[in-house]
Amino acid sequence: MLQVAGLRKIYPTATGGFEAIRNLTFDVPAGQLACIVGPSGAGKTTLLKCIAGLLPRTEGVLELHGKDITGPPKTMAVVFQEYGRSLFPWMTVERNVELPLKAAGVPKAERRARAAEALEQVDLADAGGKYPWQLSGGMQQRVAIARAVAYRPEVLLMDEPFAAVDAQTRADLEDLVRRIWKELGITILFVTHDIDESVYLGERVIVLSAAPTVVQDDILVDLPADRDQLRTRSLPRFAELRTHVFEEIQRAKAEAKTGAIPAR
Ligand SMILES: Nc1ncnc2c1ncn2[C@@H]1O[C@H](COP(=O)(O)OP(=O)(O)OP(=O)(O)O)[C@@H](O)[C@H]1O
Repeated sequence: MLQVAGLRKIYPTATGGFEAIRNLTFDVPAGQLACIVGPSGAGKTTLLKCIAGLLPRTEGVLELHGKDITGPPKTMAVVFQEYGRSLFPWMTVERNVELPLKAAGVPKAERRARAAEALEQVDLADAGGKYPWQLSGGMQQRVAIARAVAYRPEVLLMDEPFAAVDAQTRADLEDLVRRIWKELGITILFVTHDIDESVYLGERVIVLSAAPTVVQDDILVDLPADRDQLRTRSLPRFAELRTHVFEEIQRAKAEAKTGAIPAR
């Protein structure tokens, strides 16, 4: 459904350009939950911004259902790390959730109904009348997720959405993403720097090399579909997979230092 082929991104700089992404090629089938990990500065955010149509690529193919992505696709939604900056403080939670629907021309009554349903899905049914600043960080991020869910996207891009919340809240939000993914049957691309999170959440983990970035490894997460914070994380297979991803990231960092080009 989503095709990335030979993607290259060079940022223009005063000294002639910085090659953030050299050559990325992968497909994401409909309905998959794929995680993207890589060393800091690998180009994960750059990749998501290119896929979201927010940043022009330098070279390569970016297609959704075989159609070139030239601007933000109508069927995509993005959740960023900085929930504090993505919600408008002067609007109630309900209005924040409705905002993209308003922009899309959805009639008022339907907007209200979809916002209420989405807030219920993230267990915030009673918070619609509050303002973002009256909520905890984890609750604000749930509002950002509700806003994406209310929009009913086909593809949801998430860029380190839980980096700024505490560990317990993070675990709850991970389970929330898995639940929403299953209930809605959407495709999710989830960027994280947390190796355990990538294995716990994903059906697949794409490991990026250090910049200039290529796909270093592409791992199928063959864990049971019903994940549980305690049981899944204590499975021997979970430990094997996290060790594998960890080693790949260490290799990416080491190769960046020696200047070696990764095998894939
Ligand atoms: N506007 C820009 N101009 C020039 N270089 C940039 C720009 N934005 C990002 N970069 C560089 O591109 C590389 C990739 O950045 P990006 O933010 O995509 O990485 P990342 O993998 O998301 O990093 P992190 O894990 O630290 O969030 C980095 O070296 C960064 O400094």
